[in-house]
Amino acid sequence: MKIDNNNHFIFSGHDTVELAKKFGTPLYVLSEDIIRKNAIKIIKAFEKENVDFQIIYAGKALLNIAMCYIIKDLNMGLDVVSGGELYTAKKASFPMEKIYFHGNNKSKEELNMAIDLGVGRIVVDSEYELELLNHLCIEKNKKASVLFRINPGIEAHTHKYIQTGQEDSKFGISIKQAKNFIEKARNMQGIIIKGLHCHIGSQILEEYPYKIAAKIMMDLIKELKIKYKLVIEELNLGGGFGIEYLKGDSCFSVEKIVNEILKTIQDQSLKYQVKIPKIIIEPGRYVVGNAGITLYEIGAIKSIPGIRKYVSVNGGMVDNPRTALYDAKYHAVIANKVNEKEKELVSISGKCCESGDMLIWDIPLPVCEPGDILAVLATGAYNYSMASNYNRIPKPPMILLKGSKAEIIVKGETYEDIIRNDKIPTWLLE
Ligand SMILES: Cc1ncc(COP(=O)(O)O)c(C=O)c1O
Ligand SMILES: N[C@@H](CCCC[NH3+])C(=O)O
Repeated sequence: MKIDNNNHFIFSGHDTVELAKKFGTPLYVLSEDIIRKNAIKIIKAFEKENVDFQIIYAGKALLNIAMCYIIKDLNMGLDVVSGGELYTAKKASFPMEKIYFHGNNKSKEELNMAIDLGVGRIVVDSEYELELLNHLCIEKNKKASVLFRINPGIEAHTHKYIQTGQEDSKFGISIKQAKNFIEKARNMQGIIIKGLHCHIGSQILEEYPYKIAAKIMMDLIKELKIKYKLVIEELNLGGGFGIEYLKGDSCFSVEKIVNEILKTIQDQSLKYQVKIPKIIIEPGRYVVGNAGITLYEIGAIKSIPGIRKYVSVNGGMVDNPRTALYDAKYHAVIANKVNEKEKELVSISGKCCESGDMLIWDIPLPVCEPGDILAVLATGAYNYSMASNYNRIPKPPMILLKGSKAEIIVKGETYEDIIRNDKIPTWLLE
């Protein structure tokens, strides 16, 4: 952790106390330099191996127009899961052929939008969607290039709510039904089968589940070749690479994981005599997670002797619902006292009318006082993208840092924004 002479916390070369003063709090702070470093780490890990590959950024982790520009500049693809994410990409002139459209219940309007815009791949999640997509394509006299999301039936060691590859899941086509499903799709006029997809979950810190998933998918690729002489050109193994939230969290080596996954695929391809498909992965959290922090101002402090000290900040579950939702753990520092000794164990609470509105339970910090700036670390992923207006609280602005530059990339909401779409029904005006 970097500290300047004023005892201030430095993030990506910037004094965070100065940032708070200049832009106000709460404030999402995002570092382009760190995003690029993370992305390049993954790209380099693949470049070292001799395979055809594509890295796709999972926009659900954090998407806005500036993010699309960075991802475009890095030559990565983009995974979108809704019309809103697709619209954002379009507005950022993101190359449509590099877009992968996911989702377990894409609407007719969203599929039409994807077909009309010419997105690169639609990742088909269900039989209902397959038929709908085929029908829409035939109507338009077009064809959609698709991957099938296969549920490999694997339980990854992560929070129950962010596991996605286990059999009992709303996502994907069960591995047991995959062959029949694909057989059906082969005969559809509007569908071009490009490949397979699976995603086993998020915040995964071990390579083992990826290796099993890769093996299961290669088995399926072999069976499809034998049974239908179908060649699978692309294998997308999803995202999920975990990051370090707390000091001492088990460390994740991208080089190691990429190497192990590819080794499994190479072994299977030799054994089964099938060509190695283009390998695609779609990390979100790994690209942006540690590239973001959130700055808050400390307000009310309540000490319950013998029980707990609550230190409230001017944000909370509205800008970061992960603690409330998944019991997520975060590290934080008092940005204006970063060199001071930890003196007390406190819990950081938000300002919503909700007991579960907590950001951190039990963290040792220097003495907290109203007006101090609290920096919560590693909030780049699934904070801004999952933020809400609960209690009609406006969403904070986001700034982007690059080198010594700092600019707003998402304006903070105002009270006017909060009421903008409200309407009074005619009968209440009579
Ligand atoms: C299909 C799919 N791809 C990619 C991701 C990105 O995951 P992560 O941010 O954990 O890398 C997710 C989220 O879990 C997902 O559902
Ligand atoms: N939103 C989750 C990750 C889920 C990713 C999408 N399948 C989180 O904050 O950890």
